[in-house]
Amino acid sequence: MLRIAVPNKGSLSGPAAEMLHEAGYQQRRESKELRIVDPENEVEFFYLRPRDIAIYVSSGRLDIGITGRDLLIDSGANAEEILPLGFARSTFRYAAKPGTADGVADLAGRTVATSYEGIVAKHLADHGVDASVVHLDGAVETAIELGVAEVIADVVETGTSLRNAGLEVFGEPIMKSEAIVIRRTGADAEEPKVQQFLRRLQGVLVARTYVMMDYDCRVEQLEKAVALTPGLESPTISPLHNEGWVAVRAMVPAKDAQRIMDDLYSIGARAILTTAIHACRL
Ligand SMILES: Nc1ncnc2c1ncn2[C@@H]1O[C@H](COP(=O)(O)OP(=O)(O)OP(=O)(O)O)[C@@H](O)[C@H]1O
Ligand SMILES: O=P(O)(O)OC[C@H]1O[C@H](OP(=O)(O)OP(=O)(O)O)[C@H](O)[C@@H]1O
Ligand SMILES: [Mg+2]
Repeated sequence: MLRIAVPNKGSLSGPAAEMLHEAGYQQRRESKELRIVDPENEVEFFYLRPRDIAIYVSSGRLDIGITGRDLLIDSGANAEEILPLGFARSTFRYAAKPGTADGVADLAGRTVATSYEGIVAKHLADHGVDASVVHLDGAVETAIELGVAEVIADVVETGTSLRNAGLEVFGEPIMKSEAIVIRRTGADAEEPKVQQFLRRLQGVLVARTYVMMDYDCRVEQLEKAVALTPGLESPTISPLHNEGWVAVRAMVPAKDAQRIMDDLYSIGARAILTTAIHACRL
C-alpha cells in the first residue's frame, strides 16, 4: 500500500484534495479525519500539517507527500521534488516600509521577521549578509508596525497583504514556489506504485491545461494547419468523404485555443471544435 502525506490545512489542502479526487482517489469526507485508506487504489492518505510533510517523507515512513516547494526547502529535510503541481503558486520576498532597503545587501545589522527561517538564513548566508532573523508563526506583515522587525520575508501572491500593511517588496525574489510532490532523496524512482500515482496526477495536469481540437481542412492547407496544431506526438489525420478534404485531431494548450481557432479559420479550416479532456495517460 502506497502511503501518501496530504496537507490538512491552509492554501495547499483544498486544491490538493481536489486534484487527488480528479485523479480517481478517495478523499476524506470531513476535515477531522487524520487518515483514510483507499483499498481499491491500494493507497493510504495521511492528513498532516503542510510544514511537517517533508519531515515525515524524509523519515521514510511515508512514501510520498504533497507540500509547497518553499516548505520543503525551509525544512532542510532529506526529501526531493519529483513533480510540480501548478497550484498554490507564490513568490517568497523581502518587504519593508518604502525607502527602508533596496536589496539584500542593505539588511546587514537589521532584523528580519519570517515564518521561513531556513530559507531566509540560507539566503542571507549565500549573500554574505549578517542580519538577525526572528521567527513568527504568521501575520508577519504586522511585525514591522509593532516594531519587532524592520524587514519581513514572506509569501506573496497578489500583494494585497503587503499593500494593506503599507509595505513594499524590494530586491530580487528569494524563490518561486508552488505545490509539489516529494519523496525521500534517492528513493527508488522506478517503484511502480509511485510511478502510477505520478502518471495519474500528470493526467490531471494535462487534462487541466490542454483541450482536444478537431477540424476539417483542404489537403493543400494541411502542412500549414499541422504547424498550428502539432499535437503532443503528431496529429491524427483522417480522410473525409469529400475528396480533397481531411479531418485533423490534435491536443492544443487551452490558453492558446482561441488564437489557434482564428488562425485555422483564416487558412480555410472549417468545423473547428474544441472539447475538454477529462482524464488522460500520456
Ligand atoms: N496566499 C497564498 N497564495 C498561494 N500560496 C500560498 C499563499 N499563502 C501560503 N501559500 C503557500 O502555502 C504553503 C504554506 O501552507 P501553510 O498551510 O503553512 O500556510 P497557509 O496556506 O498560509 O495557511 P495558514 O496560514 O492559514 O495556516 C506554502 O507553500 C505557501 O507558499
Ligand atoms: O499576496 P497575498 O495574496 O496577500 O498573499 C500572501 C499572504 O497569504 C498568506 O497569508 P495567510 O492569509 O495564510 O496568513 P498568515 O500570514 O497568518 O499565514 C501569506 O503568509 C501572505 O501573508
Ligand atoms: Mg499563512
